Amino acid sequence: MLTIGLLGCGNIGNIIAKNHVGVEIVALFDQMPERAEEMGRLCHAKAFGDIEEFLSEDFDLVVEAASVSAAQEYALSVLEHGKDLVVMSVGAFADEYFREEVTRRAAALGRRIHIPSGAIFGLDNLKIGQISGITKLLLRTTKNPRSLNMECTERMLLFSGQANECIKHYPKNTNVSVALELAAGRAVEVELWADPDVDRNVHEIFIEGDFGEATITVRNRPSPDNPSTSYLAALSIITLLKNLSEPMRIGT
Ligand SMILES: NC(=O)C1=CN([C@@H]2O[C@H](COP(=O)(O)OP(=O)(O)OC[C@H]3O[C@@H](n4cnc5c(N)ncnc54)[C@H](O)[C@@H]3O)[C@@H](O)[C@H]2O)C=CC1
Ligand SMILES: O=C([O-])CC(=O)C(=O)O
Repeated sequence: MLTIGLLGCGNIGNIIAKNHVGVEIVALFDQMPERAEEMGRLCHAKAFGDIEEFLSEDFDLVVEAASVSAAQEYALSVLEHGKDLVVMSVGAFADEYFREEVTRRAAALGRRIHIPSGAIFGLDNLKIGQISGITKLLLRTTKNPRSLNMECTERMLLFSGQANECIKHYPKNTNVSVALELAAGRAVEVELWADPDVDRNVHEIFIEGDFGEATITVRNRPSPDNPSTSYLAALSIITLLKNLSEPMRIGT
């Protein structure tokens, strides 16, 4: 069975720990050591307070569910320790230089980096953008102000512009925009709205290209323990892990 080390023992980490399928969690690391220790008791895995010791433990891949800055800080080190990497905080790869450096290193070391679909649907066929023209790609994200850690009394546009700029300001809320960008191989326009009248994390995706047009609306339930993060994101990573060792791959 595939063995994993969990980097980040917060909301998604806990959902993975309670619901994982087809993988064994053997090691845990969090910048808040008590979180790793508590999860260690839950899933009988070893908690580490030191990243070097965590990465030196014997397991197959690191599942990052921590933060954009954690992914940036540890991605290369994970690969150097001979482990594959699953990155939830895909916003880390908005920086093209960093993305190329990590990709080059992974190729040289024969390692793989997996990016789950996260809190959206449609990432699979959006990859056709790598071989066929996409003329429009817009993500409109709307969340309750609570999910954005702010307060407002009416619908309000917080950001309009490119994904790689948006993620710098909202690293806990717009990773999906960077996932879209990586899949399509082109820039993504983003609108981020706060709306006190919505109780879902809503992602509307508008796509036009040689294939025709598509509109995708995902109305996500926020995770009970972290309303910024949609529950779908945790389901997505658990499913990715389950599928890693299955012989048949489904979806583009
Ligand atoms: N790709 C996607 O579609 C989505 C990505 N995300 C991202 O997934 C990540 C995890 O989300 P949640 O579990 O809901 O967040 P969370 O805040 O509930 O948990 C994150 C955990 O990671 C730990 N952590 C943060 N930075 C760290 C560091 N530098 N070193 C070690 N530990 C660190 C925190 O102490 C916390 O325990 C976030 O970056 C979030 O933005 C969330 C939703 C969708
Ligand atoms: O969970 C969501 O709805 C999206 C999210 O936070 C992100 O992309 O960072």
